[in-house]
Formats: sequence, structure tokens, C-alpha cells
Amino acid sequence: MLRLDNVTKVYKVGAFGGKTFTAVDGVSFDVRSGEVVSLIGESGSGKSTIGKMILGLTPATGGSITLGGAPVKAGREYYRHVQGVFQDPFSCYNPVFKADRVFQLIKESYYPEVSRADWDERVRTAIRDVRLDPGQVLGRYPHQLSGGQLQRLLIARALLLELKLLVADEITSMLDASTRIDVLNLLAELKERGLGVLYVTHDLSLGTYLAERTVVLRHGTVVEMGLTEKVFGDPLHPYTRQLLAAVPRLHAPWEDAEPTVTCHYHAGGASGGLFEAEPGHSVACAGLADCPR
Ligand SMILES: Nc1ncnc2c1ncn2[C@@H]1O[C@H](COP(=O)(O)OP(=O)(O)OP(=O)(O)O)[C@@H](O)[C@H]1O
Repeated sequence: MLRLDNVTKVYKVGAFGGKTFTAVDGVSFDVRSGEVVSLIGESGSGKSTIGKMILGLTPATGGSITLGGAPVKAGREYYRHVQGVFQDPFSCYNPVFKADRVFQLIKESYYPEVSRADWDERVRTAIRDVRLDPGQVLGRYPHQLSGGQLQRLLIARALLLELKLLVADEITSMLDASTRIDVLNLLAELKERGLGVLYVTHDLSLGTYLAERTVVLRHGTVVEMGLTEKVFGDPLHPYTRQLLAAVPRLHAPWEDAEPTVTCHYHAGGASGGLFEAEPGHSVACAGLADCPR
């Protein structure tokens, strides 16, 4: 459904934009309907930039991003099918308006023909779908609602559209542990409904919780990707191993990752792109001292 092919993003930086910085470099992966793909990497690895390009908020410098074969085209029709939910739910609301105004804006833009009564019923259904009580959240200002409630209202808002893909960028990082699980379970329900979800996170444990496939990003390039159980069960790239070793475990002392001695990419005779080490599990060069440059 969503396909990124060799996507690159080069930002102009410096006082007069005279220098450039490549934030995303030749990234390719896809997200299918009814699937959660998690995009994982440390801060600054390019995750949000990829999310923004998919949402048409910033153009790709190279490569292509397509939804159902059609290129990203920011605008009303595209946003009917593709929506983003971000880390800080408060920033998505205008504090001087009641939070549920976001539903009214969707009606005005997409469903002006729907009667007031019908629309109110749709809104209440969407709110119940995200496990909120309409009576408790409608008519309130953003500051009167919790971060988790605001986050879920944004998901409810997305559900009112004919959504195919949701880009969820660090949406659980500001939530407490139990609300976080509620929101993750909600995403799991969305995929049951056939939606594709790109779940952007730097938290590996959350990524593994619900993603069928995982893409590991480092310095703007994909270093490993594949079925989540394979990427996490048998990480091949030293960076993935490092990330996994850094996940805190209850009652277990922190241990550094075992040093990587094999570059699966070069051992497999690959050159260019990623090497498919096993079906559904690909890896980039490990960058070991003896890897050909
Ligand atoms: N508008 C911009 N102009 C110049 N550089 C930018 C711009 N936006 C992002 N960058 C740079 O691109 C790189 C990737 O940023 P991005 O926000 O995509 O990372 P991220 O993986 O989402 O990080 P985080 O997890 O901290 O949100 C960073 O080095 C960042 O400084």
C-alpha cells in the first residue's frame, strides 16, 4: 500500500542555507494494509523526517513515496486516507477552542453534506471506538483533558475519515505506562480493521509489542529490517544489537552487546542495497574494520 523507494531527504543548513545535511539516505520499505511497521532508531536518525515526507509535510529530495501506486500529494484527498498523530497531543489543539472542534473541522472539510445529528452520532461512535466516554470528553478545553485522552481524540478524529494509513510518531512517549498500553492496544485494533500503521519510536520494547515488521534506521539509512521476531530474535547488525542491549530488563544487570565479528552483508556476497540474510530479514554492511569500503 505505502511504498518508499530509495527516498532521500537533504536539508539546507547553515546561515544562508549554503550547506546541506542528508537526513534520509536511500530508504526503501513498505507498509501493507492491516499491518503495523515500526520504524526504530536513535534520536536524529531520520524517523520523523520520513514520517513528515509520507504526510506530505516536507518534500522528498529524491526517490519516490507512493500510496496505492500514486505519489504523495499533500491535500484534502490525500489526507482523507493518510493521517499523522504526533508525540505532543497538546500542540495539535488550539487552546482557545474546545478540543472536539477538531471533529467539526473534519466535517466542514470532508462531510459538509452530512446532517448535524448524523455527524454527532459518528463522532460519538468514533470516541467510543477509542475507548473514551463521549460525555466525559466532549465540550472540554484541551487543558481539561489528559494527554492520553487528547491522543485518543486525535485517533478518533482520524477514524472519521476513510483512513488507509496512520503515521504514529512517538505517540506514546508522553504517556504513563498504563495509558501507553491502552493506546498501543488501540493501534492493534486499527490494524485489525485493515489500516496500515507506521509506528515511529525509539523505544524498542514498544515497537516489538505490536509490529509485524521492523525497520531499523541509523544516520538516515536502513541498517536492518524484516519480520519483527527475526530482527529482534536474531539481530544481525551491530547497531540493532546495541539497541537491544540497551533495553533495560527488570532484575538483570545491564550488559553491553557482544562485539559483532561477522558482516552478514559482505559474507553473503552482497553489493548495493540490503542483503536478504534469510527470507524476511535483511541487513546492511556492519561496517567492520575489514569490510570493503
Ligand atoms: N528542517 C530541518 N533542517 C535541517 N535539519 C533538520 C531539519 N529537520 C531535521 N533535521 C535534522 O535531520 C536529522 C533527522 O531528524 P529527525 O527529526 O528526522 O530525527 P528523529 O530520528 O525523528 O529524531 P527524534 O527521535 O529525536 O525525534 C537530525 O540530525 C535533525 O537535526
